[in-house]
Amino acid sequence: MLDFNTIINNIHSDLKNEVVKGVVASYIPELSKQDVNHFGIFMQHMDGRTFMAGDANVPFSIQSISKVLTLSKAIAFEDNNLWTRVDVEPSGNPFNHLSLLELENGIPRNPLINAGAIVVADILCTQFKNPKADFLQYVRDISNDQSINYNYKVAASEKLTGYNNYAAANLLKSFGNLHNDVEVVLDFYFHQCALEMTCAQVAKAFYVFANSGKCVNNKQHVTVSQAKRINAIMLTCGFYDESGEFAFEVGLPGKSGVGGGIVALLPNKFVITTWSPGLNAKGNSLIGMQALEQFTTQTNLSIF
Ligand SMILES: NC(=O)CC[C@H](N)C(=O)O
Repeated sequence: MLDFNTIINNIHSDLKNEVVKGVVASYIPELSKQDVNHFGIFMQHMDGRTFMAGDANVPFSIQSISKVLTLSKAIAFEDNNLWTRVDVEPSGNPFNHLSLLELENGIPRNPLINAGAIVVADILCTQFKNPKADFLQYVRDISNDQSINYNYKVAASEKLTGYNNYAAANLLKSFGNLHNDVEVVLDFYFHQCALEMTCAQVAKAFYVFANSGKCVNNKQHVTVSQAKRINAIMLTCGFYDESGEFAFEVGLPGKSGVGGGIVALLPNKFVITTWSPGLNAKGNSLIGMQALEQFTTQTNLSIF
């Protein structure tokens, strides 16, 4: 039987002293305050066991990890109608790339790049009565944790420097693929990105995708087929123009965020979250990717 506790703690102690840790995101001023030395790992096994190392219980800004959570709610609302407004192909481009969006008539390549997530945010602004409060409640419910909250300073900070996302939203609006006001949708989007969660809370939230759509409380939030599709999109698009590399190195569906978090899962087996704020050139956590590569290589647990 695999000794997950030893494996995770060895990976943590091997990597925590790496000299090259990547660079903390600075284009959102609040995020630049993060200490590059934070490093946490949390594993939630489907048999109920949990394993952790380092800063697994320190909250961080989940940023683009939230795109999977909004996607799951939009799929639950819209099912296959969603795919008329956003595609499911990897973009091969950075998360904030705009020229493909113009070339492809305002249909974003997938829901996990910024433009696609802004369309998903627009759908939730239409479907929810109180978008920010209702989405927060959804995240609290699937995580079984009522203490999760937005970091309002991070949301305000991103809004101040959010020129690229304003450009994406305006482009979507010009193609008729944004139904609500740009300001309303981006206010929601900046807040979803500013959700603050620990590695442990993120792993609990993503349990729903490893468990065929049923959350930790055994409530069905998306169908089995919808959970399959969400995992497929994470596998092919979860790491922007490094999605191929992540599949090659780690071999699990997953999602990263510029706060330095990564969550990955093996359906019916486990969810694992890492947090190390230093990013590589593609905007993914440098140490987090190495930790997950070591984890699946040492355990032989991947979808392949
Ligand atoms: N890759 C990310 O985590 C990007 C999210 C960030 N809030 C942005 O919109 O730029």
